[in-house]
Amino acid sequence: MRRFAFNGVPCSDRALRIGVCGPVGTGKSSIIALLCRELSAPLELAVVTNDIYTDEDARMLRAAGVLDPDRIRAVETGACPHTAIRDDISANLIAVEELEGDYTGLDVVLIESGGDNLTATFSPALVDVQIFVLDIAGGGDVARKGGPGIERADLLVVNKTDLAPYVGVDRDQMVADAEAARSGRPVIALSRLDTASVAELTGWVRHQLEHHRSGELVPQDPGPMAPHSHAHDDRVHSH
Ligand SMILES: Nc1nc2c(ncn2[C@@H]2O[C@H](COP(=O)(O)OP(=O)(O)OP(=O)(O)O)[C@@H](O)[C@H]2O)c(=O)[nH]1
Repeated sequence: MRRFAFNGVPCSDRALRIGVCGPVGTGKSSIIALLCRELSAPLELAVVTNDIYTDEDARMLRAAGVLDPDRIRAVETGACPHTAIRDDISANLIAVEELEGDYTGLDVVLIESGGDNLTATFSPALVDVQIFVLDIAGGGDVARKGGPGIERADLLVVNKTDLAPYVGVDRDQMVADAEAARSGRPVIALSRLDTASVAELTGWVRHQLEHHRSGELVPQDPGPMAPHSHAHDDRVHSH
């Protein structure tokens, strides 16, 4: 079913909005820089970053020279990052819509969440698809810990795989654990040093854009919290 914005324009006519979230330091800004480097020639891109008290990530991306600096806008959330990507998305929506107004013909807007914990996910009212990022150096067991992003984000990236031998993590086992948690949803084992994995990531973005342009992409909400049970009762439920 085709989706329409409030002004009656089909959503598939505007840019594809991709959210990137995950714990602090997992490599979200680096992934956005990578995507800008790889895709800004064939595609029209823009970026919105979120930081709690600064515009540090936006400044880092502008300094990296991966995109026209005016196409990189910062939202200072002033509160826990998930509030601005899930609970009150207005500041982010305004930033995205301003970019779409300033640059007609944008193909993709990348929205980077501030680093948060395993429960953070984007509202499907803000993004069309979302990527959850884990750091292999954060421990091989993290993929098994679950949570809405790990289990149900549109894409899970197990990042910095080049570091696996140095931190004693079994990369293949961590990817297998992630795949087991995700019921067939895609997982990419990524390192910016591994060109094949970078091509896999850019291929995924291109595929999402085609799906969006066809009008068939319907945003899926990973949910604010994974279904779980408490010790005193064995009924699985979610909040
Ligand atoms: N070895 C290695 N390091 C990486 C890779 N990707 C990112 N890093 C490093 O990981 C660190 C954190 O990367 P960022 O991109 O700043 O992470 P972030 O998730 O945006 O961080 P916050 O915005 O603070 O949450 C930096 O020192 C990056 O250089 C990778 O593929 N391999």
